[in-house]
Amino acid sequence: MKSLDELTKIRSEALRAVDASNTSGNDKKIIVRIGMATCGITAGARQTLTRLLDLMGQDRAAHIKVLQTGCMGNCDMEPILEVVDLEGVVTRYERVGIQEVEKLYYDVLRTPGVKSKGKKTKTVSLEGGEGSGKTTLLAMLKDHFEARGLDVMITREPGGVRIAEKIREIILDVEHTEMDVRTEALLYAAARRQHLTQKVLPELGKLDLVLFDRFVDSSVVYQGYVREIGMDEVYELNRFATEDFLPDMTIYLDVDPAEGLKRVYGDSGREINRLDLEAAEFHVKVRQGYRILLSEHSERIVEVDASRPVEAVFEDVKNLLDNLLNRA
Ligand SMILES: Nc1ncnc2c1ncn2[C@@H]1O[C@H](COP(=O)(O)OP(=O)(O)O)[C@@H](O)[C@H]1O
Ligand SMILES: Cc1cn([C@H]2C[C@H](O)[C@@H](COP(=O)(O)OP(=O)(O)O)O2)c(=O)[nH]c1=O
Repeated sequence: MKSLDELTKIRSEALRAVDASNTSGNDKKIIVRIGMATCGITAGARQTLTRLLDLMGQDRAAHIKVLQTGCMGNCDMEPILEVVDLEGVVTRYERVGIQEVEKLYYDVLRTPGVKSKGKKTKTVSLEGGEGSGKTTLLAMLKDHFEARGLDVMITREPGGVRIAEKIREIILDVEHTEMDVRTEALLYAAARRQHLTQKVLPELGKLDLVLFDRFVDSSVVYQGYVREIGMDEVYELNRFATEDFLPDMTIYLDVDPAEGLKRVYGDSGREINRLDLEAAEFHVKVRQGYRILLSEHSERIVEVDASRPVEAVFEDVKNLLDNLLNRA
């Protein structure tokens, strides 16, 4: 039997070894995210984490990086671990107690390069000005790909995530005329982070396709270009918020703003928000902003002519998604 002092020493050495492994070199690592919010801790996440770190310390497992994160979105299933393997495939493990984490360590984590059983979820954001057809196309795409047997989620910030909902209420409140543009950018980024971590990341590895109705590029265009904060600055702010998460592909739906607004105002059931009420010039700048973004990031953003009938636009977007889904 070891004394408490000896055990403490062994543990701190193990933790030092793990810490060193997390900071040294640029080698790709398996990432393990563990939910350490109150719900996780109550369910025993701290013990799970301690056991995992001890196992890693024993083996000096330099190929694994452990990240502590907040609530993983399903408190009843805590402790929850997410493993991002060397190919970026995310697999979620629920109710991971000490025994389960030992099994996970020896079965999956200890030997790098072992293929995860999770799905390689493809993520796509739709961008464009008001009335470009994002909402309409997303519904059509969901129906289409689900009919083909795929698991699909459409998501739109704030997406029913209560903290993000509250932030969005502040942003869109017509009475908040004094809102500073950087405050607005920060609020969008905050809502985005909450929505991403609570709603989207937990689905990676489970679904085939996640479709975003607007994402980071909306902020880059609306706050960065139109509100003149600077596109690079807003992009950097969002990189912080999303920890560099970007969809696999972004589709920009291009339409003359006059046509887009005609579509929107012809649709009487639609919510009219503060931004819809801005001058038409604003929407012209939105289009300019997207075109600049497109010219600078043609490697990840694809333009689709959205001035055509919706069926033709859908066909193009569907083909782009087909190609993406067929990629390894
Ligand atoms: N290609 C299109 N041609 C004509 N009308 C369209 C087209 N795409 C969408 N619409 C109509 O325009 C309105 C706004 O579309 P919506 O999908 O809500 O745009 P967004 O989400 O980009 O603001 C809706 O009434 C929709 O039916
Ligand atoms: C996501 C996002 C939206 N917006 C703006 C774009 C829209 O004018 C407004 C509301 O978005 P939304 O309700 O999605 O409008 P639409 O149906 O036209 O897409 O918020 C930003 O300014 N920054 C952002 O980061």
